[in-house]
Amino acid sequence: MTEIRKVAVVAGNRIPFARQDKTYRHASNSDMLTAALNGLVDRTGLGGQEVGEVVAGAVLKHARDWNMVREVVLGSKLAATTPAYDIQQACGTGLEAAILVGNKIALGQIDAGIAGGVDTASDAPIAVSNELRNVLLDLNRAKSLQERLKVLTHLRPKDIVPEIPRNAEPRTGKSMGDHAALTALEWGITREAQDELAYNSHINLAKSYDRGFQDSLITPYLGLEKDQNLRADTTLEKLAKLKTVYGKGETATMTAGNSTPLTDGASTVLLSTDEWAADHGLRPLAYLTHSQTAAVDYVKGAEGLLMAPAYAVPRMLQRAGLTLQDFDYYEIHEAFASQVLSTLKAWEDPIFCKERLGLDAPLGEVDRAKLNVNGSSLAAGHPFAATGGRIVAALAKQLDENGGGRGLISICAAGGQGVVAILEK
Ligand SMILES: CC(=O)CC(=O)SCCNC(=O)CCNC(=O)[C@H](O)C(C)(C)COP(=O)(O)OP(=O)(O)OC[C@H]1O[C@@H](n2cnc3c(N)ncnc32)[C@H](O)[C@@H]1OP(=O)(O)O
Repeated sequence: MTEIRKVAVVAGNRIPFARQDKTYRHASNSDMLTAALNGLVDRTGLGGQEVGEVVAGAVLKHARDWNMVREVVLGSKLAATTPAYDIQQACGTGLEAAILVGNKIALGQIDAGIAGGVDTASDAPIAVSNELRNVLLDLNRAKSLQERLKVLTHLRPKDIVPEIPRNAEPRTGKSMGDHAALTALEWGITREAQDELAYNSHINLAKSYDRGFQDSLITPYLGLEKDQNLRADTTLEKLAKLKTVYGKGETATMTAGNSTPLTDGASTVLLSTDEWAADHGLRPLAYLTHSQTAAVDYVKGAEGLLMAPAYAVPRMLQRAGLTLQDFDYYEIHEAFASQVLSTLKAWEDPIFCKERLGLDAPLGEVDRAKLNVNGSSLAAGHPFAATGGRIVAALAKQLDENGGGRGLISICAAGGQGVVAILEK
């Protein structure tokens, strides 16, 4: 039986996140992930070397990118003999990739691996209709000009209209924002509270740049040195003036300022055993010690789409023998300010904790001074699959800088899923 080994987070590297259709307008997922990966290789001196595996993914991917991560590795500074593959768990992809790599390290299957994620909202895949697809496939099968012409007679003008991807849940047709607005209403989350969370995200991210915290986490790309969405000059007054974009009438509270913007970007994280790190002249920043996933039935309306982390965290805490207050840092992905606040309120609510989580007492409050201390997705932006890597690397560095401690990561994902984890130093 293999002994379970400690999983160290050794380094992280990402490119600055860009607003949709701005600096990375012409960069593909592969371009961006390669840039993030090469930055990590340079930062850790791994040029020409092999690591156990590279595991990464993208939420929005072109059909031609069926083997994207392996292709990225082949075009990177890593040895071409490094195995690599794609995974996808919506916005949980980057964290799930780190968990997968970590589990293989823990089980002794690999000694080191790189997890990552990338997404472009600027270069989204455009699909063709099933009818056009069938005609194109039949054309390819046709053996003569006559057969080809016959196939073409089946094509109707409406069949050639392309299918542009929508930021919507396939089973409800509602956007993530519309779903979050319903949850915000259910939990009575105010506009002021959402704007305050958004404001803190920008201020905290700006401060982290000012104190050089991001220097060892980011490699400039295409001339961009900082996250393009960061608005260091934002104020509560400016946020309060923005018009609502989700929800209805008087009850609408969600704006472009307290929702994540559509974003392009990529991130990577290096994980390994202590021994591997030492052999490569590197040192652990923190350890990945626990993880958990959960899913909720949002389709029948039993729970809000983005509320799965509210279920995953207590399950993980129970297995880890910890309480919600046993953390020095909380990294709760800010898909929308209202979704973070709904989750926090649920954990404080005795009825939710008893009836939905089956707990005797509420999980209680999270100390807001420990929440997203270096900013999160509202300020940095949210290139879906890249968010997990951004958070893991930043939290590991924060724990290292702190000289120890424990951090909670919570990420909500499309499809009513949640991926959560604990880092410790
Ligand atoms: C996917 C998963 O698995 C799980 C998840 O994470 S769910 C989350 C998924 N992400 C999303 O759904 C993304 C949602 N976001 C969007 O679709 C769009 O960003 C949005 C509809 C919310 C806004 O789009 P938009 O209107 O084009 O935004 P944008 O033009 O940037 O901003 C509108 C205005 O607000 C202003 N603004 C935005 N943030 C501001 C701030 N912090 N301070 C001051 N002003 C701000 C902008 O300057 C702009 O003002 P002007 O009109 O005067 O130029």
